[in-house]
Amino acid sequence: KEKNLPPGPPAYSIPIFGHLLSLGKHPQETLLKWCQARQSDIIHCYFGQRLVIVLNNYSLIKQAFLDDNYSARAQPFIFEEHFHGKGLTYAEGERWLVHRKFAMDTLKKFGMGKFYLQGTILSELRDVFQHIDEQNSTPLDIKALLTHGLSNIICGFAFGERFSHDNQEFRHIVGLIEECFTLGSHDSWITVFPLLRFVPMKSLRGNYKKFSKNFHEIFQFAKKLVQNHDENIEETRDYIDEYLKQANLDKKSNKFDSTFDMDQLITSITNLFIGGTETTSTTLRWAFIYMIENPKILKTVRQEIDDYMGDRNLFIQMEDKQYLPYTTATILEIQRCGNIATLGGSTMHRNLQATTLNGYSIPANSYIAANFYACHVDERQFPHADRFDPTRFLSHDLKLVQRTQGFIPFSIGKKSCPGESLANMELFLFFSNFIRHYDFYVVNQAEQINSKLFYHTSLTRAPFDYQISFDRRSF
Ligand code: HEM
Repeated sequence: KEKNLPPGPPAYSIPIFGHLLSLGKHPQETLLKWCQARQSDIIHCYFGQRLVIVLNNYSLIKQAFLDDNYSARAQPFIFEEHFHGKGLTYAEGERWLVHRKFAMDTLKKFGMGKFYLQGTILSELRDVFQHIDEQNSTPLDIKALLTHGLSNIICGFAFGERFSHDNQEFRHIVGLIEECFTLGSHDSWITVFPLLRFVPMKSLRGNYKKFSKNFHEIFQFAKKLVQNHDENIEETRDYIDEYLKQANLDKKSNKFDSTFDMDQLITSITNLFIGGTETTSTTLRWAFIYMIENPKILKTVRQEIDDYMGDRNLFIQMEDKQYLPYTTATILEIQRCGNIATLGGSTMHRNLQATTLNGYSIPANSYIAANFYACHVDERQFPHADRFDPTRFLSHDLKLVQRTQGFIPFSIGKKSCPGESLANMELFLFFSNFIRHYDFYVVNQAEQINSKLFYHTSLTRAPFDYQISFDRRSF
């Protein structure tokens, strides 16, 4: 027992399991309740034998995540086994610093955060619209279409190619990624007792086999595309070319400590590929739900867009964003309420050395769970947090978008999401153009779809699958 830990939770710790079995289906909500019960924004609990420090407000998360000591990643067994501490998400120390910088520089070089990238995004959107039009208003599950289109944008960066919606192999890979997000869970018993994976009973083994098989196939796919690249190419076209060029330079200069090896490349690409697809697609699926649930807000967004676009039958572009403050604020509110980042997957950190936070001791190698959900429903930052209200992100005259302190869907600090500017562009272009070009409605499931109940928590907090119909608007 460590001394001077933050308060413990109101739930009992069971030997070996710790508090895992009390976390329930939505750990982010349980942890918030535990903090409220202890009247403390910081508490400790145990996931199995592992000490977890839960941070439940913005200022604590900021304090911790701006400190390099907290920049290591929690390494649940299931991820450790596949990523081996390589890539971007699960790498640490010097390796992570070097490759994170390389990734940021390379993504920027190929357009991330720059307006010219919108051509690629809009051409994917055009393809998605074409498939929707072919459905002739028949209800469809938009998830696969969105994830496919958004994956293609990452594929352009990473592999220098895109895959048509008819490409069966790519559809299969995208399906595996989607599945991983529903299979993987923070509280899978395997993360606590890795030996359970050898047990024949599925109830104990959980989704381990399926999860592993999916990861393996995704890695093989990335590997195949890497092999199609030539390391001696002069002009680099994508992430892989750029990486092979750097690896070559290191080799020629006999850089003995170079970490630019094949495994690192494939793992980084897989991290970008997995990190950059389901996340944005899930946010957009939340967007439709919030718009259907809040028709007055949908009407205001559409009015703003229609007034601005007039009868121009064109795609809305990034240049138009500054004239669409209500639309932009609505996207932020969708992110705040949708709260897709949970405690599973890549969001838990680890502190390298023993330290103190808020006057409490934090032993070395604790898992640090930043509860983004708690930040986004914190009444101190977001009054009437349970209301869907885009105006909270607008100035008094409703003309300017203002980011509220405490709004951190992409996290904060050096480990924060490297895809933030890409995701922001994708969200704006997809959302605004969907509102402009389509009416949409849910027929059979309309009564079930209540944003406060209709979701599950695994690697992300995502709505359940639903069928939605689209009708083209005419101008
Ligand atoms: C709406 C979309 C997205 C959301 C809400 C989101 C959110 C997050 C969050 C919360 C983290 C964890 C940060 C931390 O540990 O402190 C993260 C990490 C990460 N994200 Fe995103 N993300 C999104 C889109 C993307 C995109 C488009 C890409 C690819 C370009 C991407 C790639 C990654 C990677 C590679 C990491 C791990 C970074 C590291 O550990 O150094 N994400 N993201």
